[in-house]
Amino acid sequence: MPSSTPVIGVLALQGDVREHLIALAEADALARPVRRTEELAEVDALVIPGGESTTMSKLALAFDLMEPLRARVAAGMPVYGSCAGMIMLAEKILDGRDDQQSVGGIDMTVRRNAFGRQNESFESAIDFQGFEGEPVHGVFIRAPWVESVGAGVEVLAELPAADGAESRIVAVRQGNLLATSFHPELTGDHRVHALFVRMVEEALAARS
Ligand SMILES: NC(=O)CC[C@H](N)C(=O)O
Repeated sequence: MPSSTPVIGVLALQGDVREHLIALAEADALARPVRRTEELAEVDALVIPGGESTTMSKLALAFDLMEPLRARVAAGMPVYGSCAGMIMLAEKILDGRDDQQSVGGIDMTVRRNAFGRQNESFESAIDFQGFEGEPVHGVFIRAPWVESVGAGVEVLAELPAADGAESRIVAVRQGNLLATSFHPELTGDHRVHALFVRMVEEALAARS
């Protein structure tokens, strides 16, 4: 399976699949949609896009993808989740639907639709750990925040405290898993995707 240019799938059950395929291509990865277990088996890594995590959960179960996804994560496949994809990578979901399941893998608790009704969609400059130059332009759309993380989770970005509100964790990494509350695939700034491609290359190099 490993090749010199990593093949990165985008989970294409629901959500902004196309935008991630474009962002990955612009970050010099080979990207393709993944809908079936056979397609999952053929990729080196996966992006879980933004969208609606309750629907994604339902479709992953209906298409018998949930267990194969968990097995690949347990085997060390690199995965990047944005927004709904972050929720899919969380071990614990607050304000989820009762029957909602996640793939899990990151030792964190996320709260769905956490920023409240007045603030359903907003944009904010985000300092992202390790990035040179301009802050990341964070686009938040009915976004989750990370309520708490376990000891093995690295916090990569926080939304600064403002208007009496606390600062909130909005980007994390644990091993080969990366997640952001916001949507870098919508901005044309592909530094987060480039970081993920580097993580994938390092994971493949470590395995060979
Ligand atoms: N933009 C998004 O991905 C929104 C996430 C959505 N609110 C959910 O719970 O899945």
